[in-house]
Amino acid sequence: MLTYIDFHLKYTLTVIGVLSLIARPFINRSEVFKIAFISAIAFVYTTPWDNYVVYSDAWNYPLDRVLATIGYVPIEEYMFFIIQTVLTSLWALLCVRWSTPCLNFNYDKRSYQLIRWVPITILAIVTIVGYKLVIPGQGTFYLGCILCWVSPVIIFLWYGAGNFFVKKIIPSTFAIVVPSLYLCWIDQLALKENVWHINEKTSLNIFIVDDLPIEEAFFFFVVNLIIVLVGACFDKASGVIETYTSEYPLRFSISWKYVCQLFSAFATSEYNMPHIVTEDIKESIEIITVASKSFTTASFLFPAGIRLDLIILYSFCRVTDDMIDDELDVEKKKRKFELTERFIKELFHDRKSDYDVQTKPQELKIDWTKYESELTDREMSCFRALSRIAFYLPRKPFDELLAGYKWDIEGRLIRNEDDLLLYSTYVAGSVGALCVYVMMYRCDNDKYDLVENYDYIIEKAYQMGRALQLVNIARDIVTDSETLGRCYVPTEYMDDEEEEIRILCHEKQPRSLGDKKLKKYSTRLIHLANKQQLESLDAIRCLPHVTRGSVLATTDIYRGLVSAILSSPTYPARASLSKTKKILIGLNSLYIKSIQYVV
Ligand SMILES: CC(C)=CCC/C(C)=C/CC/C(C)=C/CC/C(C)=C/[C@@H]1[C@@H](COP(=O)(O)OP(=O)(O)O)[C@]1(C)CC/C=C(\C)CC/C=C(\C)CCC=C(C)C
Repeated sequence: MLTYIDFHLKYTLTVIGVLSLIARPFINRSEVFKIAFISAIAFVYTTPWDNYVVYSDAWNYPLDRVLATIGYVPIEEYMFFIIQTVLTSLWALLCVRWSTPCLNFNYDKRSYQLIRWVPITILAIVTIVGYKLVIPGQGTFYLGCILCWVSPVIIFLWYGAGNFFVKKIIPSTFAIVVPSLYLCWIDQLALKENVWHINEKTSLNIFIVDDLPIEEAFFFFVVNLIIVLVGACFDKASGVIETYTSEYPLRFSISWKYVCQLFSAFATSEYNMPHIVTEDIKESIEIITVASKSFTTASFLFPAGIRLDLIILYSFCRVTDDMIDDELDVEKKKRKFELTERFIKELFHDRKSDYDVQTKPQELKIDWTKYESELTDREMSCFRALSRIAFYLPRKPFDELLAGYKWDIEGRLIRNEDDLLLYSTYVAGSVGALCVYVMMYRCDNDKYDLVENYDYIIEKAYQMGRALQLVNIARDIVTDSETLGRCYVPTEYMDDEEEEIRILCHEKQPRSLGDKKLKKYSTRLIHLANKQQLESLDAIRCLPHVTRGSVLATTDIYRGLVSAILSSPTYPARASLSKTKKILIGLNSLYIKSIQYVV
């Protein structure tokens, strides 16, 4: 005999267990808050309704199938309110987390109002019809109860997040339909086993499949719609806050002030916000998508707020690096470099020390006209996007990045490993440090306040950055020479320094060094990279929980290049990994390797 508690143990709690394991790397404090909040509201809102429906005899439970009853409802049914919320929320998280929230904003006022008000008007009518159908003892009773119970909630949620939901209609539909079908299936099993019984007198007696009344299927569908919609409300509100940091300056915390900010962001119509902010972000996303498959793949593993700022940072680094590498006109290159230097000076003019940061966004007084005349639209987008998040970033790593670019402009040679490590500190260690600031600021944990004593983590982030840069150099010996006439292999590694520099930097014929030599250099560089990486790995446990697996996966995906270089019999022109391999490495790091840093 199947009891109600057996039903939960067998069919609902096990699924929640499996979904929790799959969603574990993506669950941060705001996700926990979101699920707890929806569960609490679901419990409070459903309790009187469910009691009324059971009291009206629309359904009932044989006494031998339940543990105990509170009011008219068994305790397992109260559990169900929370269980369905958690189950669908976890599934929805896995379906909808993959897009950057601001890409789902609708800035067109006309379509926004249509999408908002047409469904709201229909739902208002449905609410009235629902009330009319609630006649105890009649066949329409159960359906009427559902309609007038769910419609007002959907109206409220749709007002704030209907447009956001529509933009994500495919993953949202998937998030609703799959758990609804599953719940229908297990409901049918429970009905067959007589764990509960639907009263034929108060039901339409239309059956979707054997034993499953249409109201039951409709109930699961609309409740799941509400759960996914509440999730969309949270995601839209957090997305507005993370996109428009200066208008919404508070970071996540479980406080009344933050909840008010969340509500205000929920009620905001995106078309009232400056569109250019999202346009700049779109440009940044396009830059990273084209420039680096590894970082694009890795970016999806981070929570939306961190992902967004890492992408902004990446695209700023990418366009400034390209200004130095791709600009053929030397004068123009120098002018652009000076302009970047000036931008960094302006951005950080009020910082008291190298790593001084601000905790609240400040109004910037940047005269953009002088940049507009020299920079392309794309570069301008990246500069503007960075300027919006620069308040919580320190100045020093940007100075170092510039020092690295200067090194390239001057064509300075790398003489020995000290030079190589210094250069890597400039162009990549600095990036590692900045990534840590992004993760700390956006990690939604007030514990990680931005103070200056992150010495250990920052030092290790520099080291991790250096490790990746060394891999990058080991991979690009041929392309750096052929396309840029540059060599980052320390000259002390070379048998005939002058001759090899001539081949690499002037003749740009790296292949004439021969595979053996190219492989020898790349292997030495990889050894150095391994040492740097091994020493930095342990600091991952000092990062915010939700970023540990993602950082490990990011660095492992990039370091996947090492095996691609080493396993090739000849020196590959530009070693790369297939998408499948990147995904497999990412999943392994995220779920398995990261366990040591999580516990
Ligand atoms: C997930 C994500 C979106 C991360 C973005 C990270 C980021 C901001 C990278 C900036 C990259 C960039 C263009 C820098 C300019 C200088 C340069 C070229 C550096 C080399 C990067 C390679 O980029 P590229 O576009 O060439 O990539 P492809 O090879 O074409 O795929 C570098 C190798 C530097 C990369 C360094 C980092 C990402 C830092 C890593 C360190 C951490 C994440 C900190 C870890 C913390 C601890 C405590 C260990």
